Amino acid sequence: MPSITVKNLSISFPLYHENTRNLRKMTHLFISGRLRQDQHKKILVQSLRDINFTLRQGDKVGLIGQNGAGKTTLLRTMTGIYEPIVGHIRVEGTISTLLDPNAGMNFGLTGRENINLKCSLNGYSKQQTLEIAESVAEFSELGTYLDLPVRTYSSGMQLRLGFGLATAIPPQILMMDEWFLTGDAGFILKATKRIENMVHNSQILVISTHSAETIAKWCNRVLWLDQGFLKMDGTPEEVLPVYLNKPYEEIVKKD
Ligand SMILES: Nc1ncnc2c1ncn2[C@@H]1O[C@H](COP(=O)(O)OP(=O)(O)OP(=O)(O)O)[C@@H](O)[C@H]1O
Repeated sequence: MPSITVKNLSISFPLYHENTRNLRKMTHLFISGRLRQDQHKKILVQSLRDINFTLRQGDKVGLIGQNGAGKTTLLRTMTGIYEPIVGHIRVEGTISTLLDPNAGMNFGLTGRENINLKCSLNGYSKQQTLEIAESVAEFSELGTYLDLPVRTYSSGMQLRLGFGLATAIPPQILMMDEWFLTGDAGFILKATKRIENMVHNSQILVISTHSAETIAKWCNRVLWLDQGFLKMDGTPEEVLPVYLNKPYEEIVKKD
């Protein structure tokens, strides 16, 4: 059964900047713990601080918090992009990410070659690869462009290929950033349907979002990050009213 366990996780980034002298004067950031100095006097930004939670089958989680709260860092650490130095993460199950549509894309290869490459890296059979290629071709509407190098595509075409490929097979665990759902109106409509299919078929969902509507629609649990700390973990009905400071009925009310 898929699960994610996060224990005592802290993530910090070293700041390389000519103005670190000025940063050292920003005592409030040091007092709040957002910045700290290591033993080599290097300034570190504390992005996540002592995070603990477990996600199990059926958890559809909305990650919320102000800008800079640590949502993207947490998603990237759970997907293995960042390696934790303090604490650890254990992920059981197949994971798929909708974080960056171009992730893993080789721009020198054609769209079709990229599809075949991804399928072979994931160990899919010839038949599965053909089905995935068909589904991506249908979604992306790239036609003959699918046999041209990706570097010749417009950014919209790249988005359709990357998105179509990333959403071709529902994973056990789905991680996504809400800005994945940006693009022209026609694309969003098509993309939303495809994502909804993935969301419903995934066993664990984690979505970083600023939208209460998305949470009300897709999530049964909310993790609220605040300045790198996990401030609250509960159902949308419990967390959203505290986070937004208004009654839940008002938050989910349709105009
Ligand atoms: N590569 C990096 N180098 C230095 N600092 C970083 C890096 N990535 C993130 N940070 C810092 O870590 C903190 C958390 O950033 P993160 O992007 O995780 O926040 P977020 O909640 O996703 O914000 P947003 O809603 O604006 O996307 C911020 O203070 C940010 O400046």
